[in-house]
Amino acid sequence: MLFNEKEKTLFTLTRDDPSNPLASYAKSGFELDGYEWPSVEHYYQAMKFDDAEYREQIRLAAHPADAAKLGKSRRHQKRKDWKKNSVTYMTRATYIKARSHADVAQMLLNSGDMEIKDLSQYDYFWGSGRDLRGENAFGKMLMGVRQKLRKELEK
Ligand SMILES: Nc1nc(O)c(N)c(N[C@@H]2O[C@H](COP(=O)(O)O)[C@@H](O)[C@H]2O)n1
Repeated sequence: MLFNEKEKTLFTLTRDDPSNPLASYAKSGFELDGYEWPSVEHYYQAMKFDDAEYREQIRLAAHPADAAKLGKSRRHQKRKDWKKNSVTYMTRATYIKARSHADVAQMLLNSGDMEIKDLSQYDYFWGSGRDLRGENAFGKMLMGVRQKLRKELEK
């Protein structure tokens, strides 16, 4: 059946689902750049700013959603090179999280060659948007990290 075939080739999630270990909102802490980060989202949002004090405020946010809110502040200037580097920071944090949590790495590896799609309806960059025509940058990033983990296992 076509429906079943599709199920086997597509792995879906939303970036802001704290219950999914692969989401950036998952509370799986890791150490990076000399600090402990409670989630990928905390790290990603903090890296938007040069202001060390504000970064620290974001790092200490109680929930990934609070970190995301602080990251959207218009009262603090974002780094000028942010858009150019945002995917790199999301990738770096996700990779380190996977290397720090065997269950997260395993979950990603268990997705095999499935296409990974972030189904966030209101995000046409990280997600797929309402019409599924979004860039799915989060899903693509996860597939890239999966590839890297797989290569490391082959060594
Ligand atoms: N087009 C585009 N390029 C990037 O590199 C981005 N990071 C985004 N982000 C979009 O804007 C929303 C808030 O920005 P952050 O991702 O938190 O920097 C985000 O939800 C994306 O829709 N867009």
